Amino acid sequence: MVFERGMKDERDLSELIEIIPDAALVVNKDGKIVLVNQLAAELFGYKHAELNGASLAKLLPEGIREQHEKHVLQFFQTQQNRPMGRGFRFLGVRKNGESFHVDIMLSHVQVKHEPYAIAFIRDATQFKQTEDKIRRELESERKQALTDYLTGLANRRAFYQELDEDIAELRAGLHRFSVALIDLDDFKLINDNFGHDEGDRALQAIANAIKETCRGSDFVARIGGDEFATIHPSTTVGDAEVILERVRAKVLEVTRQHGWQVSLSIGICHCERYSEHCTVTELMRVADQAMYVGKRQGKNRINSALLPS
Ligand SMILES: Nc1nc2c(ncn2[C@@H]2O[C@H](COP(=O)(O)OP(=O)(O)OP(=O)(O)O)[C@@H](O)[C@H]2O)c(=O)[nH]1
Repeated sequence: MVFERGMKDERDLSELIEIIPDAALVVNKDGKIVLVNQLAAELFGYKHAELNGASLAKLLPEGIREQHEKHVLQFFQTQQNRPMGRGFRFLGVRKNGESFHVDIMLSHVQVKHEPYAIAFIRDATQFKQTEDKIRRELESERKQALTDYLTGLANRRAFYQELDEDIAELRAGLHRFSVALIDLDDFKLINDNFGHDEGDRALQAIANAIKETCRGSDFVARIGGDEFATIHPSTTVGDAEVILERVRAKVLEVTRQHGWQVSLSIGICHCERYSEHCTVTELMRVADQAMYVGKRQGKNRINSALLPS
C-alpha cells in the first residue's frame, strides 16, 4: 500500500490498523515498532504499551534476528510488497519465551514522506502442525510403499528403483556393479514341516543374516515370497562372489542353528560397463538364468554371468 501523497499523519494509520482483523504493526527502517494494534500485542503476549517504541527484534527468537534484519533492509530497498501467501513464514517469540510460527505480509506505507513497513501477522501454528503432519504421513506412506512388511527390507519396487539408478550411474560413467538373485532352496518344506508362522520367522532370520553379511553400501531386498536380491556397487565379479559366498555360508549357519534345512541358490549378473543390454529386465533375466543353473546343478551354490556388452 503506497499512498500517493503519503498518510496525513500517524493517527490515520493507528486507526486503520486497529480496525483490520489481523495482528499488525508498523516499523520504521531501523526496525523500531512505531505502531502496534491490540491483536498484535495479544498475539505476542504483551501489553500494548510494552511494544510501542520497542525494537522488532523483541518479537523474534535470537537465532533469526540477524537474518530478519537483512529482510527488513531488503524490503526497504525495494518497492515490492509481500502479500499474504507470498510473504514470509517466520518464527516469532512470545513474551513468555515460547516461540511459534507466524506468516507475515509486508506492505510499504509512507507517513509524512517517511517510509515505513506495515506488517500483518498471522499465527501459523495450526498450518505448520497440519503441514508437518501431512509431510510425516506422506513420508511414512512412501517408506511403507517401498518396504517389505515381513522382513523390513526394501521390497521389489524399491529394488527396481535402486537398480534403475545404478544403471543410470553406470551409463554416466560411474561405478560398475553386480546384481544377485538369491532364491531359497526347498523353502516349501519349512512351511510344510513347521507351519507358516515358523516359515515367516525363518524368512526374517534369513533376511537379517543376508543384510548383516553384506557391506553397508550393498542394497538388499526381498523381491518375492522366498526370493531376495542384492546390488553390490563398485565391485568386480570376484568381489561380488566373495560377498555372496559369505552370505551363503552365514544363512546356512543360521538356518542350521534353528534346525531348518534351507540353503541358497544364487545367480550373479555383473555389469562392467554400460551397453544397450543394461536394462533392469535383462539384468534380472541373466541373474535368474545363472541362479537356475545352480538349482539344476543340485542347489546351494553360486553362479555368475557377465552381462553381454
Ligand atoms: N511362511 C511363508 N512362506 C512363504 C511366503 N512367501 C512364499 N512362501 C512360501 O515359499 C515357498 C516357495 O516354494 P517354491 O517356489 O516351490 O520353492 P522352494 O520350496 O524353495 O523350492 P526350490 O526353489 O525349487 O528350491 C512356498 O511354499 C510359499 O508358500 C511368506 O511370506 N511366508
